[in-house]
Parts: sequence; C-alpha cells; structure tokens
Amino acid sequence: MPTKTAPTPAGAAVADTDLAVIARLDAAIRARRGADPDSSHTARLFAKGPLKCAQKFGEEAVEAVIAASVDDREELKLESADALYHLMVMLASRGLSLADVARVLEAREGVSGIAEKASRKKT
Ligand SMILES: N=c1c2ncn([C@@H]3O[C@H](COP(=O)(O)OP(=O)(O)OP(=O)(O)O)[C@@H](O)[C@H]3O)c2ncn1[C@@H]1O[C@H](COP(=O)(O)O)[C@@H](O)[C@H]1O
Repeated sequence: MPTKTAPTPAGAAVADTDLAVIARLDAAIRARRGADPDSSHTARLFAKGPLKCAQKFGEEAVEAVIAASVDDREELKLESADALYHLMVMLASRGLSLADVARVLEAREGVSGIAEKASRKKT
C-alpha cells in the first residue's frame, strides 16, 4: 500500500503525488482485465462491455454535475472521483487510456480556446 498524501487545501495546484495516484489507478484498472467479476468492480464492468462502461461514466458524471449545481463541495469531490475512475474504465474498455487523452491536451497546449473556435467558424 502506498503512503497516503497529507491533506491539501481545497483547490490546491495538482502535484506529482496527485498524478502518481492516477498512474496507480491506471495500473490497477489494467490489472483487472480478465479478473474475476465476483471480486472486482472493474472486472465486472469490463465483463459487461463498453456500453455498460459508458453508461456508468455518464451516470457518475451527471451526479458530479448535480453536486456542482447545488454547490456541495464534499459531494462534488466524491462524485468527481467516481466519474474519473469510470472515465478511465470507459477509455480502457475501448482500448484507450488517459495517456491518449493527455496527448490530445498536449497538442492543444498554447492554443487559445477562443481563437480555435473562431478558426473553426471560418472553415
Ligand atoms: N476508484 C475506484 C472506484 N470508485 C468507485 N468505485 C465503485 O464504483 C461503484 C459505483 O457504485 P454504483 O452503485 O453506482 O454502481 P453499481 O454497484 O455497479 O450498481 P449498478 O449501477 O449496476 O446498479 C461502487 O461499487 C464503487 O465502489 C470504484 N471501484 C474501484 N476503484 C479503484 O479500482 C481499484 C480496483 O477495484 P476492483 O476492480 O473492485 O478490485 C480499487 O482498488 C480502487 O483503487
């Protein structure tokens, strides 16, 4: 078991220790491929297929949206964790990972969203 990171103030900048948690979760999700669905929630989702994985992500994302809408920050943290985990499972069910998403974000770095949208309208 990794050592737990000390609590950080709300809204703190994302640190390497936070990214390490994501990397460990990624490894855990990968390790559940072909595991026993009776003992693993991830394996159960994989066994049900990509459509179920997508549905679960949608449900958890909506729950996060509701928490944000009513300004319940504790619930927002919990639901966002559920949504992030289920996003990663959904990506894995289609042979992708957050590394693929990171490459997309990397390609967009330095490109203003406003300028990009304006360039789309011209074409
Ligand atoms: N981060 C998570 C995580 N977040 C949420 N969940 C589970 O997601 C489920 C969501 O519950 P719901 O009632 O919404 O869904 P459900 O039980 O499928 O019910 P239905 O929608 O099917 O009716 C709960 O069982 C949560 O425990 C998670 N399950 C696992 N992980 C991580 O994945 C690792 C591997 O887990 P297993 O695959 O279970 O070994 C764990 O060590 C954790 O690090």
